[in-house]
Amino acid sequence: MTNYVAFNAQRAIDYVSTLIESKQCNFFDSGQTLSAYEFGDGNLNLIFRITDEQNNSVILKQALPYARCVGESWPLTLDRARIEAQVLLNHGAICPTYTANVLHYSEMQALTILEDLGNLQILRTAQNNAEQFPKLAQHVATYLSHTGFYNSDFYLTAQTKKALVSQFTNPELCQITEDLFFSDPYIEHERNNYPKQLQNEVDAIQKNNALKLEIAKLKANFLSNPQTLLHGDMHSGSIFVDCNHTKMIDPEFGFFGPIGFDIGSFIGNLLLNYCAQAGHIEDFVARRNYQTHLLSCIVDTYSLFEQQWLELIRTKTLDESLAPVGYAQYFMKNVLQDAVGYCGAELIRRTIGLAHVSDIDSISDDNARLTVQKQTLALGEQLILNAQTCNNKEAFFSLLISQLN
Ligand SMILES: Nc1ncnc2c1ncn2[C@@H]1O[C@H](COP(=O)(O)OP(=O)(O)O)[C@@H](O)[C@H]1O
Ligand SMILES: CSC[C@H]1O[C@H](OP(=O)(O)O)[C@H](O)[C@@H]1O
Repeated sequence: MTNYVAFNAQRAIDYVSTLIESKQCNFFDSGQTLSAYEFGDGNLNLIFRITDEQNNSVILKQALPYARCVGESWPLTLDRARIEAQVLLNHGAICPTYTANVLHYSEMQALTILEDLGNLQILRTAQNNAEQFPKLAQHVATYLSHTGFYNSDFYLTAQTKKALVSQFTNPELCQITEDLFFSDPYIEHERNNYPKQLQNEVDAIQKNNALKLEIAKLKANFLSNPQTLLHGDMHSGSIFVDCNHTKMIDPEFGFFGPIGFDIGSFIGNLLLNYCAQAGHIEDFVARRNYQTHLLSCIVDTYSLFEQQWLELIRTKTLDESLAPVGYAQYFMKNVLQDAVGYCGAELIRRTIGLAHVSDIDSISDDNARLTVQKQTLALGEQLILNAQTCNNKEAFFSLLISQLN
C-alpha cells in the first residue's frame, strides 16, 4: 500500500477499482468502467461519488491533512477518518436504521467508503425550503437515546467503557469545538465572523459575566465528563432525511462526552432554522405553520429522548448500583439541563463564531438577516442563563415560547 496521498477523481476510481478487482469489496461487479466526481461542501473533507455503468454508486470520503475550509494554514489530524469510521460502526451496530453504512475503511489513506445516501436530502437544505419531516423527532430521539445508553455506564462495564473512552480520544477535533463553541464567541478573536452592525450585541455578550460563568460550566462539562460516545457534530448538515428515513453521517468529532451535547446541538439547529424563517417566508400564516412544525419537532425530540432514556435505564441497566429509586430521574434532569445550555451555545457560536449556517447566511436582505441574528443571540443567551432552572420539559418550552416571536 502506498503512503497517504490526497485523492483526485482518477485516484478515487483507481483505488476503488483495486478494491473490486482484488475482491476486497463487492459493492460493484468487477470489470466495469467507473466514473467519479468530487462534490464536498463541508468544512473539512473531500467527498467523491463513484458510479459504475449500471448507475450504482458509493461515496468515498477522504480526510485532508488540513481543514478544507481554511486551507493548509490549519493542519488537522488524519486520525479523524478513523474516529468517523469507528463511531459509524459503533452507532451502526446499535442503530443501523439511523446510521450511514460503512462499506470500507482505510487508515493509511484516511478514507471511508459509505453507502450513497443521495436519494435522501441533507436536512438543512430541506429545512431551508421549509420542508416538514413528521418522523424526524422520533428517529433522532431513538438514535441519540440508544447510542447514548448502550455506550454509557448504565450498560458497559467500567473496564470496557474505559477502553472505549481511550479508543475514541479525539483531542484535535475536540479542541476545535472547545475553541469555536465555548471560547471564541466570548472574547475578541480573529476567527469570529459577524457584521459590524452586531458589534453592540457582541460587546454585551463578551462583557456579560453571568453568561461567561455558565459557558465556563458548560465547557468544563464538555472537557471532563465522558458519559457516552457522542456523534459530536449533530447539526442539520449531518443528517440525511426524507419523509420516512433519517440517516446520520459525519461523526468525526465523536468522543466520550456529556450526553446533553448532541441533543442540545440538534435542537439548537432547529431553533436557528426557526428564527431564520423570518427572513425567508414572507407570508405570516405559512411562516407560522412551518415554525409550529419545528416547535413540535423540538418538543417531541426532547420528550421522546427523555422517555426512551428512562425506559432503557429501567429495563436494561446492568450495574445494579446505578439502579436505586430516583437515580434515573436525577441523572436525566442533569442531562437535559446540560442540553438546554449546549443548545444556547450552538445559537451563539453559529451567529458570531467562525462557522455559520446557511439558514441565516442565505437571507438576502441585510436588515432582515441582522434582525434574525439579534434574535438568535438573545435566545441563545437566555437558554444558557436559564439552563439550570429548566428542571423539566414544561420549563424548557415556556422559556422557548417566551423568547420566540
Ligand atoms: N453517504 C453520503 N451519501 C451522499 N452524499 C454524502 C454522503 N456523505 C456526505 N455526502 C455529501 O457530502 C457533503 C459533505 O459531507 P460531510 O460528511 O458533512 O463532510 P465534512 O466532514 O467535510 O463536513 C454532504 O453535505 C453531502 O452532500
Ligand atoms: C473548521 S471546522 C468548523 C465547523 O465545521 C464542522 O462542521 P462540518 O464539518 O459538518 O461542516 C463543525 O461543526 C465545526 O465546528
